[in-house]
Amino acid sequence: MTEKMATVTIAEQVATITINHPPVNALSNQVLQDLDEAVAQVESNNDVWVVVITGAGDKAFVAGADIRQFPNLNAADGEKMAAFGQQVFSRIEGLNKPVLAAIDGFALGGGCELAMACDIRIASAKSKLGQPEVNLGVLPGFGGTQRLSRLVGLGKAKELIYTADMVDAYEAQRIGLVEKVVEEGSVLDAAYAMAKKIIAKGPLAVATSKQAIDKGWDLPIEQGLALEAKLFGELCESEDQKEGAKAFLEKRPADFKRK
Ligand SMILES: C/C=C/C(=O)SCCNC(=O)CCNC(=O)[C@H](O)C(C)(C)COP(=O)(O)OP(=O)(O)OC[C@H]1O[C@@H](n2cnc3c(N)ncnc32)[C@H](O)[C@@H]1OP(=O)(O)O
Repeated sequence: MTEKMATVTIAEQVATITINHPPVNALSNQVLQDLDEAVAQVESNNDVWVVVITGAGDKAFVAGADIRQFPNLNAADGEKMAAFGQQVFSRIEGLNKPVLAAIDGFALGGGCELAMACDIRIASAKSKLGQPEVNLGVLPGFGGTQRLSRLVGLGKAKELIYTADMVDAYEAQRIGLVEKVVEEGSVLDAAYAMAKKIIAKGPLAVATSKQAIDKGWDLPIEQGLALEAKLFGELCESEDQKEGAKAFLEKRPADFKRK
């Protein structure tokens, strides 16, 4: 049995998906298959309330799709590869729980696209992010042309994609591509600290907030507000909502059950 290049470890309601494909965790078709299986594992596990995705080693989070696959690609294979990567990343984006990208090193091309499919990006100070696909005569194919502008705006997205420039972690934070920058070597600690904070909150409420934000993002405001009100009503029927209110009134921490 070949070693999986995306593995899952779970501790205290936090699942960590680690991509391990030395030297730079490049996303070959096999790595994407393994990543898809890892996502399926955490998707169906109700005891997982937060997911952290990271790359093994300290050189790269993920330095892109596996360029060694490129010389043999024809149009059909290229489209199939792009579509599969998009499918895996959209599955991550659609997870009914928060997903934190813990970036230590290069997050380039498909690696930056993977990070953008996560909800929140935490990067070590040495990290560099970018979409350098035009260096290779292609364009970002795992969602980068669609997600980058949603985070950094149209002009900056076009600048980064047209120039293939990398940005360091602080510049990435300044433009909205990364939410938090931490010292080298502490990115996983920072991700777990944020995960711990989130799992102390109502897990259904957090998952539903993600749904409202993501689904409402490109709706007309009236439809987004209607969705928010509907989801608020649904949460009022949950055991967690009763427990949350009761715990506040009894001045004690809530014991949420994701129900
Ligand atoms: C739909 C999605 C499309 C895409 O994602 S297209 C790919 C987008 N990504 C890139 O274009 C990044 C390409 N890589 C680089 O620019 C550089 O590398 C780095 C900045 C990441 C690191 O540079 P340095 O520190 O000088 O190392 P090094 O010698 O270039 O690379 C170390 C080894 O890693 C291999 N490698 C790097 N990136 C990839 C990749 N994306 N796919 C496959 N292999 C890669 C190299 O070839 C080399 O290998 P060896 O030591 O055997 O010569």
